[in-house]
Amino acid sequence: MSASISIGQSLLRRRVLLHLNPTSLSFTQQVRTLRRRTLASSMSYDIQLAAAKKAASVAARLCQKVQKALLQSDVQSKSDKSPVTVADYGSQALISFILQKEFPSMPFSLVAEEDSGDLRKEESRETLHRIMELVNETLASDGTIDTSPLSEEDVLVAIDKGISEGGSQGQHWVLDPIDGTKGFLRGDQYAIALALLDEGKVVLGVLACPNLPLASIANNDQTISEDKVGCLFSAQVGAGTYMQSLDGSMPTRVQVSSTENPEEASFFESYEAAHSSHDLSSSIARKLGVKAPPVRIDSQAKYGALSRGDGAIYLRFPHKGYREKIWDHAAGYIVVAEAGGVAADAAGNSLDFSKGRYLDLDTGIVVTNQKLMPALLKAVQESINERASSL
Ligand SMILES: Nc1ncnc2c1ncn2[C@@H]1O[C@H](COP(=O)(O)O)[C@@H](OP(=O)(O)O)[C@H]1O
Ligand SMILES: [Mg+2]
Repeated sequence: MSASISIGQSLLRRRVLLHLNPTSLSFTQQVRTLRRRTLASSMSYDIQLAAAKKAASVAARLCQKVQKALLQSDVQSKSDKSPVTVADYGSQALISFILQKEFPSMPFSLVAEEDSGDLRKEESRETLHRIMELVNETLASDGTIDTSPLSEEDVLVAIDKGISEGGSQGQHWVLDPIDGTKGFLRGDQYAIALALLDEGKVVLGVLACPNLPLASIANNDQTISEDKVGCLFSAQVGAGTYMQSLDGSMPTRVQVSSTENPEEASFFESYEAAHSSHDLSSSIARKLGVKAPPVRIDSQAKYGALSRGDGAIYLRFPHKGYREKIWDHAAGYIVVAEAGGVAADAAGNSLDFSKGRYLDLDTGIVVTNQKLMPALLKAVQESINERASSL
């Protein structure tokens, strides 16, 4: 038997000891019963949350290593896509591998951004080799995951587990291995975003944000300050949202801003104007009476920052024809919801993650606290109508 035990096994062992009935079932039988009860009751996802935090933190280390090498390299241009490719695939392979290892006897379904199609091509041989090396180096330096080194084929297989279609039945992990690839390449914000769907609902989410300062970024711009960086947000349905440093501080509970006054509310939006209409959000902010300039950062780090009250509003209005994917919002959605916020589409409908790999949306996503939402939706509709009549 292996010397190390997984988070799932150790938490279950603790629970079994707490609930131990000395007269009846064996340890293994009790583990099975508890596991079934845990899943069926939908009351607690502690075990899955612990595994998700571990997987995202390990993947963050791989991404940090690649980004550091990218920024220090004199040779590699920042517009070169290869570092992000290596980090994207490496992050997805690691998270897929770790989750399967944590829950070896459970069905595994993963809805994730990457697949191995390009990596299997002849011209990708070196890239694949580099990914395998990075994955193995990261696993070895972590030291808590009991495994022999992965082969290139193991890496490809782990990546390809991400092809699930998700849906409204059963459990599905949802992963963006690097959200904010453009920010990653610039040396700015990005996130590793992992969530779990159970019967179509997001029940837990984790956002690892390696470049997000632990201190508030309210009214800050995109540049990374000298403050300590590296945040891990985690949320479980009905249990709140917590933040800790990626290098392992105690988690502290966070709450969204409680302001009811739009004049005090600053808002987040994409750094990339191609991802979200900055004109529309500025019109909405004007109507609401928001005074502060927009805070533009990449990735679901926006949801994390909002969940701890750095700003009060997040506006996202993709240009016509773009379809949002569930991995771009699932983790962020629950991180904000469990911190007391609410995310909706532009018509005020709640986000539905049960329809497969895409979100079915009415123009755009708005996120804020419960009190500000009605005024925000009014300003959104007015601005959208004005834009339509001016076309
Ligand atoms: N034209 C577009 N409109 C809206 N979103 C887009 C887009 N092109 C890419 N995206 C999405 O925007 C995400 C980044 O979000 P943000 O703008 O908040 O930084 C990208 O995630 P990836 O970086 O994982 O591909 C991608 O899914
Ligand atoms: Mg993304």
